[in-house]
Amino acid sequence: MLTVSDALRLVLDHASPLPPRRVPLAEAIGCALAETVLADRDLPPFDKALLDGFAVRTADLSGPVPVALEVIEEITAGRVPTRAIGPGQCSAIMTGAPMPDGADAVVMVEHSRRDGPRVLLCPPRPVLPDAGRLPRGREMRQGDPLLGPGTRLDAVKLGLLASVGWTNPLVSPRPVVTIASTGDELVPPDQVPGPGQIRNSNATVLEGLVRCCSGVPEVAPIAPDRPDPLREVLSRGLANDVLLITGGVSAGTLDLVPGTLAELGMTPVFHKIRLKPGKPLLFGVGPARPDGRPGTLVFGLPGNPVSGVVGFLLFVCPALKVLRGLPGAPPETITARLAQPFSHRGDRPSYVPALLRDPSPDLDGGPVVSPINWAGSADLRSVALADGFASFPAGDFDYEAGTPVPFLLLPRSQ
Ligand SMILES: Nc1nc2c(c(=O)[nH]1)N[C@H]1C(S)=C(S)[C@@H](COP(=O)(O)OP(=O)(O)OC[C@H]3O[C@@H](n4cnc5c(N)ncnc54)[C@H](O)[C@@H]3O)O[C@H]1N2
Ligand code: MOO
Repeated sequence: MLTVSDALRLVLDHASPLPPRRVPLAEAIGCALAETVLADRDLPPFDKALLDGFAVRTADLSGPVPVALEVIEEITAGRVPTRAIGPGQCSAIMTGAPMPDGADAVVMVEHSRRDGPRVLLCPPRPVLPDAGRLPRGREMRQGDPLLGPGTRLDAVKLGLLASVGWTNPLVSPRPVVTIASTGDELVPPDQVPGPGQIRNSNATVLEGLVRCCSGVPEVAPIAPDRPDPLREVLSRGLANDVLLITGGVSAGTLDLVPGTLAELGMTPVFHKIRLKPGKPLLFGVGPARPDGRPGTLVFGLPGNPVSGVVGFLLFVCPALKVLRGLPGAPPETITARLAQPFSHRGDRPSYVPALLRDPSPDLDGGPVVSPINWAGSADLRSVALADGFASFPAGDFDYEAGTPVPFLLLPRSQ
């Protein structure tokens, strides 16, 4: 059976960045830039006052304080100075306003006293040229490259784009992800399950995880275990960038998903991984789409809720990154030390829900991990309490407290 790393390599081999598109700034958060953004002007666009106070010639302030100067105008932000400062003169000036010609510093208003048309300046220290003033182009020069392709746009970077009028950046768009839950036993979360039924929790978990990975989720109606309605739901999902299906991928008589996908033209890449939970995971690529976009990446996640979470973190999230124009890499793990002895038994590498605790001085000061005594692949309750998954290799091993183990963090919304 395929290893996790081989399976991930196959997934990444079949994923490529979505064709870039221009989007309004407000929609670009979390997207990767697909172009170089250039400064459209110098910033600041003029020598700018950094303080509310008086624009002065420092040559006038070389003697003892207070110094009396004539105030020749008031320059507020958004106005343009009309008069140059000569010897013995100054202008009242506000933060963000352009410096008048002749002035080379600003004395803050707190160090002044008005005296009719004059002002008495009493700075506590000598005022040096450039004090309280930012020269034109200090932040950027027109034509400077500011951000390059592959840069992930966050709130601050979007603000930078706004400041240079780059209002429709070319980005790798967010992948649109269909979430299709299958199973006769499922009812929507707001319904009371009848005999033999359970609520559909997978769609909600996956919808949240897709959003955490900057995808756009589209939740399909629950597909019963019958060929026609299942085919209908899956075929619609093959129009989007990614199709996530939960349930119906193992060996049961009603596990119709792999066959139905094959009928719809999906090329299977792998089915089953040496992994617990998540063994029956299916991955394939849908037929090329009519508009020339590459085939949909199809993930048949096992129906057990925790298997779906693990499969998503290990394979779907890295694939979404590639589609979004970011580097494809295994999910990040940190190393944490076991807080207590732990025994792992099994022939598959396992991801066990666990709590992460603050660094412990007893264990070299690094983070500490406590596996949860969980009930297996359907136990969403334990995972809801966990910070992530501690990973253990296949085999029967007894680990001592303090053993370092890789820890896969669950994404948290901030
Ligand atoms: N003979 C074998 N049986 C099973 C194997 C196997 O290799 N051979 N693999 C087991 C493993 S491991 C897993 S994981 C499950 C996965 O099965 P399926 O992907 O076919 O999923 P289902 O059978 O449809 O459901 C499994 C389980 O999960 C519940 N479920 C399904 N969908 C949802 C949902 N949307 N929300 C909440 N819970 C859901 C479902 O009711 C089942 O209890 O197969 C093992 N069997
Ligand atoms: O691999 Mo299954 O996902 O153990 O429950």
